[in-house]
Amino acid sequence: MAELSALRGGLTRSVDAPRPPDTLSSRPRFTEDQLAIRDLTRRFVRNEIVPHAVAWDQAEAAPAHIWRKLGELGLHGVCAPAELGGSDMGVVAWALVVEELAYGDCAIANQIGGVSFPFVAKLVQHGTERQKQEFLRPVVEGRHYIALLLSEPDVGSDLSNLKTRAVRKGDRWVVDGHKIFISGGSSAGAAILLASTDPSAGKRGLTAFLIKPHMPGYTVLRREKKLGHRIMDICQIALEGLELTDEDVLGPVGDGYRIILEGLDTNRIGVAAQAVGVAQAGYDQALGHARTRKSFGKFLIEHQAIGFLLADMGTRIEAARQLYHHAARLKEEGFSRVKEASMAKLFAAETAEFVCSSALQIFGGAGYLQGSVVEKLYRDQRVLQIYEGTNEVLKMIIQRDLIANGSALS
Ligand SMILES: CC(C)(COP(=O)(O)OP(=O)(O)OC[C@H]1O[C@@H](n2cnc3c(N)ncnc32)[C@H](O)[C@@H]1OP(=O)(O)O)[C@@H](O)C(=O)NCCC(=O)NCCSC(=O)CCS(=O)O
Repeated sequence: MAELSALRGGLTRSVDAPRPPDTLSSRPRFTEDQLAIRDLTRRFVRNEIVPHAVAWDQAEAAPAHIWRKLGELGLHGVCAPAELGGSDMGVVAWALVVEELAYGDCAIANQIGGVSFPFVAKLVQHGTERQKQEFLRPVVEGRHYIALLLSEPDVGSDLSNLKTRAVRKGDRWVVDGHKIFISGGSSAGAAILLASTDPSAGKRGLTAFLIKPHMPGYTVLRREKKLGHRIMDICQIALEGLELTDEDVLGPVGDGYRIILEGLDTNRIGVAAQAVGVAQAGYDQALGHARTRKSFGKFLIEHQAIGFLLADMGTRIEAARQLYHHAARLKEEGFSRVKEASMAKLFAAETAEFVCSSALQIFGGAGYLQGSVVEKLYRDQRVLQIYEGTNEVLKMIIQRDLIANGSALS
């Protein structure tokens, strides 16, 4: 009885509580620190990235000071511990930062947030003291970022079948292989490489290494031309006689596949946040246009076809945002919920495509022209359904979880 009246008291309080002045999604259960870093990132992005993003895309480069300023704001070290210069704010804060960055430019969000942050966490978890000082500190301080050398010409989704070999020669590991689709392949200051150290052991014969791009044996074969993310160097890399030592091994020999999959799991939450950021940018563009552009004597938004489309766009963005918030919270609370991260990325990436395509439709011909914001957003979002796990891989992971655990609620 006492419990029931306590519950009633709780219910009454929550019903009587003042309505939040902002939109639903801006007032969920965040700490003051999480909101502060989100708002700091938002101000920076709206002032210093949004006004220039289309021009940088056309020039296929962002100015160096942007990367430096992101470092000065501490955005590289959100997940890193204080003793290494980070702010140790956790996965939720990191994901909020990624969404804000993607609102300005998805490639920046992917480079700063998508690739580096979770691997900072990997380094914290598995790195030796030397590795943390040598590889982690410069990332946290914004002096460089990390590339991931995973995919190969014959192996993308089926990662465990990779062909790159690290062969033991005396006290060295000698690496030979070919890696493709490497974001930051020519500009990153450090990289995590996955290679086979024991082909007979399959998945359990894969090892993660920390390497420095531009060391002898690391050659950038070419910078790819691509649909979106044009400011980023996405490269093909040849590894020929690259020499590493035991000190460069990340985690135990033979444990690389698990370490990488665990990292990708976290990265997928980041990609979901990227998708929500891009979708929000497309939505804001479309809404602004629909409220100011007239056709047939009234504003576009007053036409039911457009108003309903915007309603659908906003609803899906909100749902995608809640999914990634949920996945990030589970991760932060120590539940490695692969299914929730996969669902968040799958749904959010499909939402980004729907929203950006709809935004372009609302702009009509003007949205199809090079130099329009929605044209860039439409191109940038497409890869979200491919990198860090294709939609098909994510469905496979979700299906496996459903087979193993049924429809257990998280
Ligand atoms: C398709 C896959 C999901 C297939 O995975 P597997 O069937 O080969 O893996 P398992 O046998 O299930 O697992 C192996 C091993 O790892 C452990 N594991 C698996 N997942 C996790 C996790 N999330 N956290 C912790 N541990 C995990 C699992 O328990 C097993 O351990 P034991 O053997 O039991 O000890 C997988 O291959 C996959 O996800 N493929 C997609 C790869 C991908 O996303 N590639 C993209 C590359 S990166 C990129 O695109 C960006 C590039 S950038 O921008 O430069």
